[in-house]
Amino acid sequence: MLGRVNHVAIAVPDLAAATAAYRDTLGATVSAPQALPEHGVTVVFVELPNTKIELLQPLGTDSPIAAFLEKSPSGGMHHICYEVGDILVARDQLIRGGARVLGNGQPKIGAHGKPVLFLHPKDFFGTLIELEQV
Ligand SMILES: CC[C@H](C(=O)O)C(=O)SCCNC(=O)CCNC(=O)[C@H](O)C(C)(C)COP(=O)(O)OP(=O)(O)OC[C@H]1O[C@@H](n2cnc3c(N)ncnc32)[C@H](O)[C@@H]1OP(=O)(O)O
Ligand SMILES: [Co+2]
Repeated sequence: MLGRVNHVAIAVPDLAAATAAYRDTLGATVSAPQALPEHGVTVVFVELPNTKIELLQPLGTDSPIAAFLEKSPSGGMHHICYEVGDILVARDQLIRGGARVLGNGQPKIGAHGKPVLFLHPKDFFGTLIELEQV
């Protein structure tokens, strides 16, 4: 089922400061900010040779990462995104296996313009998993 790691996400309180740290201190290439109101976040991607780092900050009043940042005000590792071939086949297989798919179970379009789903962190050892169809 699982393909490459598409990205590892870090929730941050200040996206501009995090962008500057990765760009200026770590010397990385960082994309322009993308506001994703339907997901309640603004994101940038740090380009790496073998994967990406997604830096994300809350957008709007009902962000799904607000509670996370309340618990970890300086930020922290938020989720890992694995690539899958057919996200509906993956979803149905996971549900049959007892995993909880977050939201209404229907994929939404993510930052890369591809369908994504999220799996509950409590089902995967305290790690929020995102699946992205490629
Ligand atoms: C799709 C666009 C973009 C992309 O890559 O293209 C993105 O990745 S957007 C990313 C932002 N969107 C999401 O994260 C959507 C899925 N997330 C959620 O639905 C919520 O964040 C949820 C349900 C995982 C947690 O929501 P909330 O924190 O409000 O609920 P609880 O406080 O009840 O948390 C339950 C339980 O889970 C623990 N938790 C929460 N977040 C995480 C996390 N990121 N990693 C690990 N564990 C997490 C939380 O501490 C609670 O644990 P407990 O022991 O019960 O206190
Ligand atoms: Co993501």
